[in-house]
Order: sequence, then C-alpha cells, then structure tokens
Amino acid sequence: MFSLFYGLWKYLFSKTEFHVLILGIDKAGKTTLLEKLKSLYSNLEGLPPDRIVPTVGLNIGRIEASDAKLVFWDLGGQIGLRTIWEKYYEEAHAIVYVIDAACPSSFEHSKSALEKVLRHEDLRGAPLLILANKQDLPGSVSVEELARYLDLKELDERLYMFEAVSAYDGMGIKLAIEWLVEVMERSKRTELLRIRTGAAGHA
Ligand SMILES: Nc1nc2c(ncn2[C@@H]2O[C@H](COP(=O)(O)OP(=O)(O)OP(=O)(O)O)[C@@H](O)[C@H]2O)c(=O)[nH]1
Ligand SMILES: [Mg+2]
Repeated sequence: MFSLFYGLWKYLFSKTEFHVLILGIDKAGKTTLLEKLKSLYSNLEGLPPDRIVPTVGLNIGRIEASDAKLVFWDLGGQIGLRTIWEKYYEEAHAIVYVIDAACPSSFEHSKSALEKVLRHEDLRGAPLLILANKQDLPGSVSVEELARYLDLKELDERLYMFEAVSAYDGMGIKLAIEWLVEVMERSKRTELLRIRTGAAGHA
C-alpha cells in the first residue's frame, strides 16, 4: 500500500527528468554546446573549447533549467559512430540537432543525417530543436536561410524550432532551452515515456 502511495506521490510531485539527445554531424559543435550548457546552468565550469576533442563515446551533462531536470546525451557525429545514435532514441524526450551554420558545404550532409533521424520510428513525436551554431563567425547563415537550405519535409506534426546560437559566447542558448523545456512538458511523448517508466517501475 505504502509503495502505491509513494509511487503516486512521486508521479505527481517529483520533477520529471528529461533526456535530451544532442545530435548532428561531426564538428557541428555538440560537445562545445554541452560544455557551455554546464557553465550557463550549473556551478560546474565546462571545458574550454581548446580542451574538447572529437567525441567517440558518450558525454553526459546534467543541468536544471526552468524548474526542470535535464540530462543531455552528446554522441559522436562521425559517420562510423552514427549507428550508436539509435540506441538512445527510445528513451529520449527530445532532440537537439546542431548544425555548423558557418559551413554551407556541410548542409547537405547535415540535412540527410537529420532526415534519417526523423524517419526513425523510435523518435516518433520527439520535439526537435535545430540549432544554427557558430553565429559568432562571420558568414554564418541565419535561421531563415538554414531552414530554406534544409527544406525539411518530414516534420509532420512534430513540435520544432530553429534557433541561432553560439556555443562559444552563449548567444541564443537560454532562449532555446526555455522553449525545449516548455514543449517537453506538454508533449505527448513525455506522457508516453512517463507511463512506460511508471509501468516498468511497478512491474
Ligand atoms: N567559432 C565557433 N566555433 C565553434 C563553436 N562551437 C564549436 N566550435 C568549434 O567547432 C569544432 C568542433 O566542435 P565540437 O564541439 O568538438 O564538435 P562536435 O559536434 O562535438 O564533433 P564530434 O564530437 O566529432 O561529433 C571545434 O574546433 C570547436 O571549437 C561556436 O559556437 N563558434
Ligand atoms: Mg563531440
């Protein structure tokens, strides 16, 4: 009986922990973004950009933002590492897709990798935040231009937003995270994941 009430209490009052996948092709700036998030939202000082190396495994970052707990999973974007991405899809509440907005020659590649992500059944209904990163660099394109380049057709009813950011100076990041928390809180996918974890917890 106690465990039933405790389960209900936890369900109603504890903060949901949201799992957010940071994806994008190599060198887009995913790990630099993760480190910036740590600096902006926690007492931890994130690694400076010159200490960050290409990701091979998984980097994890935990922050609290807009009264929610967020766990970020940052994966390697090199082509041979992308098969690992899908192992994390099922448990992800949302996707942050990072694009190097200062490198138009990589847009086609970024677009096809993103389309593949969006087609995956395990990510159905997951809100999508597309970040046009490296806005501190001259020549970086705006979100409008990037959206035109990508011309995504697979969005259906998915909640999504484009945001111009810089993982170096932090531009746009807080706005983007605010949006992310808000949509994760009201997305049907969050409800489904909550039911699934609840059911697993009581099995
Ligand atoms: N100017 C500028 N450079 C950036 C920014 N974000 C990342 N970079 C640089 O871009 C390069 C790649 O950054 P990473 O964070 O390692 O990229 P990644 O997406 O994690 O790459 P993989 O781990 O290989 O998938 C590094 O030289 C970073 O310093 C940014 O906002 N502005
Ligand atoms: Mg990385």
